[in-house]
Amino acid sequence: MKLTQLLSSFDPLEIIGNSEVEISSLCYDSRKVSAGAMFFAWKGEKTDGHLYIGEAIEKKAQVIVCSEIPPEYTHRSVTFVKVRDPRRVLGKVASEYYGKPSDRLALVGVTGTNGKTTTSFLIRYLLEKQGMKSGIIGTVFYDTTQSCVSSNRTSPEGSDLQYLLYQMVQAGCGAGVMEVSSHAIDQGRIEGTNFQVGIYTNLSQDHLDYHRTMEQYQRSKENFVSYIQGGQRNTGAVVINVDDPRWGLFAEKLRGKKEMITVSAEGRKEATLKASSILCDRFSTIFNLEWAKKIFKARSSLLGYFNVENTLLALGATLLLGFPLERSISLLETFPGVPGRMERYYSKDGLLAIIDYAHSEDALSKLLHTLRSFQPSRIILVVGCGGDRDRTKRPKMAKVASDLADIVLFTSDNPRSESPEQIFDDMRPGVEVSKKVHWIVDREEAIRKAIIMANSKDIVCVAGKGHESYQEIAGVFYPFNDRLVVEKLLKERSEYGVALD
Ligand SMILES: CC(=O)N[C@H]1[C@@H](OP(=O)(O)OP(=O)(O)OC[C@H]2O[C@@H](n3ccc(=O)[nH]c3=O)[C@H](O)[C@@H]2O)O[C@H](CO)[C@@H](O)[C@@H]1O[C@H](C)C(=O)N[C@@H](C)C(=O)N[C@H](CCC(=O)O)C(=O)O
Ligand SMILES: Nc1ncnc2c1ncn2[C@@H]1O[C@H](COP(=O)(O)OP(=O)(O)OP(=O)(O)O)[C@@H](O)[C@H]1O
Ligand SMILES: N[C@H](CCC[C@H](N)C(=O)O)C(=O)O
Ligand SMILES: [Mg+2]
Repeated sequence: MKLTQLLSSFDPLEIIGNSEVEISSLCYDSRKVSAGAMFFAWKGEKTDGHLYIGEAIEKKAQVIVCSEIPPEYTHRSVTFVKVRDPRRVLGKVASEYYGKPSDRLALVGVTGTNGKTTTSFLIRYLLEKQGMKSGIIGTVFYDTTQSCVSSNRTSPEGSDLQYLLYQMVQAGCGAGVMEVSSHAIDQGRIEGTNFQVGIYTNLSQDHLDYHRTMEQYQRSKENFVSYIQGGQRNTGAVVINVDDPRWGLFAEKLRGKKEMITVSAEGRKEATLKASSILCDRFSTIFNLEWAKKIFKARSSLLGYFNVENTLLALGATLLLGFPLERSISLLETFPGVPGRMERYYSKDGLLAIIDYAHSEDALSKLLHTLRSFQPSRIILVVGCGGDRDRTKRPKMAKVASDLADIVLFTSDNPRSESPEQIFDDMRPGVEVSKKVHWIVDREEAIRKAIIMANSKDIVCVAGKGHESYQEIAGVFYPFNDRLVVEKLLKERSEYGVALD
């Protein structure tokens, strides 16, 4: 495609060189540049893409998009395009490059601190079961229905995102569901994407290493709502969880909006779709659903009160996309669940082990309250805090863990560049001294100890890593999968017996 064709998608500040050149690919990493590429350089957190413009030119990039044109290279037969924010421009250019794929899909974007993956999986299931082929992009994998790869980030960079959407269109999808992380909103990875429906789940503390304050974190969510409403299709339909105390912040932006569904798992009267009489046990969740003055009975395979919230949000999206509520409700019972979220494993003697992805204070608290309602003899929790991430959430997670579980085995969860002991030190202030806690750096050892000490009426809960298949330590990704480890240890428990304490 010619550069001139792409120029319509953004406003360049300056162009040096030929605009009639042919582009053969879009790229934001010099290490991956191939001849004819359009290379986007931006200042990141760790380094500055402008430093790699020379390398991109050596590899025969045809066009360089950047915020500062380096004079030392302008004599070359390369075209320079100066823009204010190259990263935001990447999404817009990529959308044009791939034929505006999001215009050809009913695309649902899900944002919020917790529940994005679960809500997205459920929406996709409900759409597919009602005949709408649908791709999914999020934390677990990017599945275009043509190809499925495990994801390295929840929301891909602009060019990768548009390519995935393009693949969905090529594969004949009518819809797509995408998790929209706060990083992606802030950095403009979603620019050029047309969402038919946007969902807001909730907001609680996370990612302060990146956003610095809750206000800035929250602003990213508000920006998503504004972005959706400014969409080219101008539908900007939204589903909002009104149980979240921060939802009121959006109220002003949403005033008078017709295409909005408000949901409440607490039966709030201001919600248009609400749940009441929730009964949750370790096998299923049943509740009443109220919509348009009618009451429906629902039975869902998703366990936990918080999952009623996710279910309402998913149903809201399917309603906005024109699917009948009763049919969607009838499908809830057969939903196979989400890898690594509230996943149940049983030992031969009946011990229940739950694997879950809770890695924030709110998620951990909701998870443990739900497990308590299953009335186990004790909750034995294995959990850790990620390295190179929000340090201030560590004592808070440790407090929730030690307050709400009976025994806690604190362990490692992707220490990344940090020392596991240092992470433990950040967690310690949150722990009540009287509590039964153990500090075990090796995650498998911690899980083993939990499974060995458990009685069959206890619940062992392994939190934080969910579907992840690695343990990241000092830049190395070691294979590690809670699900495989738990399965193996439950088997060992059956074979070698249980040490009762
Ligand atoms: C904080 C953050 O968003 N980081 C991502 C971001 O990094 P950055 O912009 O700071 O990039 P940088 O490493 O400083 O490099 C700047 C530029 O130089 C380029 N470069 C760099 C080196 C080189 O040799 N050549 C070169 O061209 C890079 O490709 C980049 O374009 O862009 C990089 C390239 O796309 C990503 O690899 C990196 O993700 C890192 C791995 C990451 O951990 N991100 C997490 C925090 C993240 O994005 N998480 C969210 C939220 C998850 C959730 O929902 O909980 C997500 O969407 O996944
Ligand atoms: N609506 C919710 N409110 C609070 N906690 C939730 C909610 N839904 C899920 N959780 C908890 O958060 C964990 C992560 O859920 P999920 O993967 O669906 O969220 P996410 O927003 O995609 O997270 P991430 O941003 O890390 O990808 C779950 O394992 C569960 O413990
Ligand atoms: N998307 C989140 C996932 C955290 C998962 C947890 N296992 C950890 O490594 O802290 C992040 O990158 O912050
Ligand atoms: Mg997710």
